[in-house]
Amino acid sequence: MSDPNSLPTRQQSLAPIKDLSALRRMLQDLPPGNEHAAGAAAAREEILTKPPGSLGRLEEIVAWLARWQGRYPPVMDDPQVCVFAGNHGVAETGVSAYPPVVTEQMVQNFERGGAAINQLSAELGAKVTVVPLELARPVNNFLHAPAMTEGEFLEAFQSGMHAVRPGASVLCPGEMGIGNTTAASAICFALLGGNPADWCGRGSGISTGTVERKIEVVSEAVRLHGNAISDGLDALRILGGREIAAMAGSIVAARLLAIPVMLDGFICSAAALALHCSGPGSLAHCMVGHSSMEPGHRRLLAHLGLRPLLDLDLRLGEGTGGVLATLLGRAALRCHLGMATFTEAGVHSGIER
Ligand SMILES: O=C(O)c1ccc[n+]([C@@H]2O[C@H](COP(=O)([O-])O)[C@@H](O)[C@H]2O)c1
Ligand SMILES: Cc1cc2nc[nH]c2cc1C
Repeated sequence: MSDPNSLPTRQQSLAPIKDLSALRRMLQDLPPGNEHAAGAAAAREEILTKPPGSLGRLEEIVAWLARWQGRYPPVMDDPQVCVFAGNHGVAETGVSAYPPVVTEQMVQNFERGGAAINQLSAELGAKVTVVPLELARPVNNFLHAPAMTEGEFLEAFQSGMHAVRPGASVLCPGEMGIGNTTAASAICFALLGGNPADWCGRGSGISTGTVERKIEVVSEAVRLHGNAISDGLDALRILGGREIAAMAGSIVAARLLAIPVMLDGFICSAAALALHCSGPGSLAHCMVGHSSMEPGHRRLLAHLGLRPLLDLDLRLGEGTGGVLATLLGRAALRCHLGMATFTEAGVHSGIER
């Protein structure tokens, strides 16, 4: 069993990040998981009253919790949901089915407890932290200028870091931002290439004609900025938004604080992709909650080599898919902690062991 006192401290994670180079260095030097704790979880799975491995990915979830919390047994008593909200200049090009004012209106809905994420979080017993990021000042339309300056980007990224509560058992990052599937598509096209149409879907429910416009916008964005993008953080700053940068910051802070992360849908995974492209290994503490209906999501997850836990045709965002998968995590941990061993139950442990 590892010593919880050896976990990273709050101070380490909250040290201000001076510039993009410092952040790039930080992504090369993230703490490893605790293999001892993961091994202890795997060892107990072997002696529980079931054929070895028969709880499938539930067993994987328990080992993941132990590895990245750095403790055995792992806990699930205090999950945190963070919903980051931001507005996008590119929304003025008519790429969403809704006006940007809906971002702010939904923030109020989150704060009053009226959104889907509030209900699912209540089911999980998780607190919802709502983080609106300068909604009255959308990031630049990336068809005219980089979405954010370096200063704006680092501020948003660090807002995401500071939102993470030390001691949370799992982090579920989520987002709200009218126009942000276009930003996520542009990030994916810039970093992974292929055809711009591969990365563009119906987002909040746009028509086929609007999808065509979205494809042109994404294609033009990468034509304009492609030369200025040399890694994931560049793509996040130039094509992303404050809520996408903040999600990335929350994922990094969670790693520093020994908190496993359950990723959500397409936009959340685009934030994760940017980290992966700037720091291979920086997503080792993440599982993917679900595969979104947004067609680029599956393609993106295949590139990351991450297999989603659920496939429920969700396309909402807010962290909903991550929270649903974390509910499965709670069920997995209950089995792990509550089941009898073969010896305790007096059950024959098999003739082919
Ligand atoms: O998480 C997803 O995979 C997802 C897929 C489609 C839409 N969304 C949500 O819809 C909003 C963006 O849609 P749009 O059409 O305005 O780009 C934003 O608030 C997201 O949370 C989220
Ligand atoms: C109403 C609404 C709720 C959302 N939640 C996340 N994205 C959203 C987009 C819309 C339009």
